[in-house]
Amino acid sequence: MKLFHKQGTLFRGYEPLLDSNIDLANRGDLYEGFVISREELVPKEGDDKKTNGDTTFSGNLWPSEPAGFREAFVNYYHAAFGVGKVLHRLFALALDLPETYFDDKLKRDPIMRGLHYPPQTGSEDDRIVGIGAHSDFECFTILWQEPGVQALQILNSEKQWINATPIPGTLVINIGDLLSRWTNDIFRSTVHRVINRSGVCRYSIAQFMGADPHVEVEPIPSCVSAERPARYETINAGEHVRKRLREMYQHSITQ
Ligand SMILES: O=C(O)CCC(=O)C(=O)O
Ligand SMILES: [Fe+2]
Repeated sequence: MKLFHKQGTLFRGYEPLLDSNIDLANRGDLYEGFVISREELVPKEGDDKKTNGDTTFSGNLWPSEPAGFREAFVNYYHAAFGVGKVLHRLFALALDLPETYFDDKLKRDPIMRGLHYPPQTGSEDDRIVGIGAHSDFECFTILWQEPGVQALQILNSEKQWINATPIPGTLVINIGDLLSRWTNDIFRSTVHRVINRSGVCRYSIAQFMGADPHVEVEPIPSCVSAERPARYETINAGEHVRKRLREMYQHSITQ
């Protein structure tokens, strides 16, 4: 398959149904996805000659149809990234840090994926859901979900699943594990899952705002105190994300 996302090392392109299994208590995730990273709508001269180490190299795989598919994905990518940059600054201000604190630690080419969840018709205990319970790997996720179709659920602090009902004109922001570690759990990553028993297809788009792969993530000193000692060791952002991606794609029933 020309667009299959596992043919390269970057996991770009098409993810078939049941290709991942993010919750090891399950058997597979019932979504298909299309994954891209940063790319300019009109490539600058020489972009195609650059290597993976250079963030302007996209490595994206595109289908020849439908018309406008690439434009729609790339335009949305840049718009969502603009939201992400603003949110990073708001997170810094909320932590009483200089507003530019995260600017040089930000991953400039986050991954984005469009997701399609067919309606689930199997038995409730067949351990296949849209996407199993997990927290996101990176800093935070900007999630657009299709209005009118209830499927996303969030685990609250009482360990109950609550519906994240889509509200037209809004985005869901999910805190991820790297921001939990950075803030020593002042901002906690949210466990969530998707179960689409709505009877119709459901679509969503997730952009995973992250830390630059070279950044060492450790609790920010101002988030550590005698009452809140450091809860996490230092990890390298790139290694952490690569490890979690490997785990997610290694344990599905299609492997
Ligand atoms: O489709 C959704 O609402 C959530 C997707 C998700 O959790 C993910 O891609 O990590
Ligand atoms: Fe997620």
